[in-house]
Amino acid sequence: MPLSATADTSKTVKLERYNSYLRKIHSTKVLNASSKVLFRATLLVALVLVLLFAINYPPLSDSRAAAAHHLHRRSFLSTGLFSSSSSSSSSIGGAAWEKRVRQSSTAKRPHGLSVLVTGAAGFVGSHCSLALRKRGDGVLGFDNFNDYYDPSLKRARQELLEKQQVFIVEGDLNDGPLLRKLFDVVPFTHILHLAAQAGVRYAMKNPQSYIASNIAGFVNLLEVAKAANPQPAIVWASSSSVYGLNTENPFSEEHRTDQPASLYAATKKAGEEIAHTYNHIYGLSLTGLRFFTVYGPWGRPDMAYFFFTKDILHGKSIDIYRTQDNQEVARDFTYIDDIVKGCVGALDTAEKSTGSGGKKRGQAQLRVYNLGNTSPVPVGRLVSILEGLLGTKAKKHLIKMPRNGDVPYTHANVSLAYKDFGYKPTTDLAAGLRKFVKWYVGYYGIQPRVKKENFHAEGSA
Ligand SMILES: O=C(O)[C@H]1O[C@H](OP(=O)(O)OP(=O)(O)OC[C@H]2O[C@@H](n3ccc(=O)[nH]c3=O)[C@H](O)[C@@H]2O)[C@H](O)[C@@H](O)[C@@H]1O
Repeated sequence: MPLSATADTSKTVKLERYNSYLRKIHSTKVLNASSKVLFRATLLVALVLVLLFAINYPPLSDSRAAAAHHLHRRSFLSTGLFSSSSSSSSSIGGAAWEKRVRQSSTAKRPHGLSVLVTGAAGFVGSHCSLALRKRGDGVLGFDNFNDYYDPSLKRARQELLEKQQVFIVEGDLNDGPLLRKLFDVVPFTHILHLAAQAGVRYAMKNPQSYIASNIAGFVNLLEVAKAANPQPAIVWASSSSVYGLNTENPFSEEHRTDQPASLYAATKKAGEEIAHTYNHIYGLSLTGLRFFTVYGPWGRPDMAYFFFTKDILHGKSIDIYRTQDNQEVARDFTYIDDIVKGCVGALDTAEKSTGSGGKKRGQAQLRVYNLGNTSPVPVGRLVSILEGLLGTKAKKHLIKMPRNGDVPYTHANVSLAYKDFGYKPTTDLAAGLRKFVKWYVGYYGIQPRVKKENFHAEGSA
């Protein structure tokens, strides 16, 4: 814009402001007398209203006031900054909220399950919720939308679920009253407990978050479940990391799990022991699933395959770990759809809990299963596959694996899961990564030197 035009505009604006100031003074004088009368009348009406309100609404007792505050705080959270269209219309505890909770949890097929999915806005949680909903089960999500990784990805998953009428209640596992409220409203048949503080290496940065979610949060959930009537059957996410320094291969459920290499692994192992206790004392049916490095579309940005993709596309160098004796590090990478089938299989074969209202009435089922792919792949090979799919060479930086909780190698024996619920992984790493990359470039709107035909060979993700 030319300079003279700016000067002219600012002069006009100043003149306008001055005129409006004069008009204001004039009108104030005229209105002064009448506004006094208006003010007195308003005061009188306000006094009458306060009196009427005091007669109809006596003061709240302390506990009611606290409850109201609690609900208000929560409803504020759920209608706050990140509110989605759905949460804003039904604050926690209100009639509209209860209706949504009930609708979401009600099965649409005869004898369908009613499942509370914790961590429903997470990677595995969102996929499982959609799969359960698709076959007509009732699904209520639960998630605290924390910012361990970009919460906008969790919000995008939430939108996906809402399109399928799956409602996610925003709350924390450690919020006992909120969880109890959910069980007051819905007689859940199952809990699929996937909410957790994930990530092996982050445990050195923020150890307390692992205790808060994976131990305190899990115990809180079990406390609520054991007291519920009926008690739900619980299927929950343990981890391949519980094998820690185990050297027997492939990892089988009978192998040692008392040598965790990270605090993360230790909290998952603790979860397995805690599960034993609640099964033993209260008759809760509990199934732990040891997931092996799950990957795929809508995955977790903190995992190597995800941030390698990002860094390769941005031309940033990536660290590829090697063991202390300079061997390749390998993982039994498992594709998300296989994991979903495993979770659903575990839910379908979970027996009912035997207790009710906090009392055990008989022996209940207690199970642990490996859910892996049964074919470990070196991290270097993972990177080559990504390079091929992205049409870009990675800047590889080979380094010794830092002593940060990582283990050199994982390999699942899944024969137990196969025997009990037909678990059979069918997606190899190349096929799974193709689906991941296709999703990634679409989701982030990237136009790199990606060979489009790379993605169409195997159908859509
Ligand atoms: O299976 C499991 O139990 C665990 O799988 C993953 O943990 P991890 O296998 O360590 O997965 P990534 O963090 O994605 O690492 C994959 C591989 O890449 C390697 N890596 C990681 C980061 C890096 O910069 N460079 C690198 O070579 C790791 O050593 C590992 O072998 C998840 O992050 C855990 O939450 C989960 O419980």
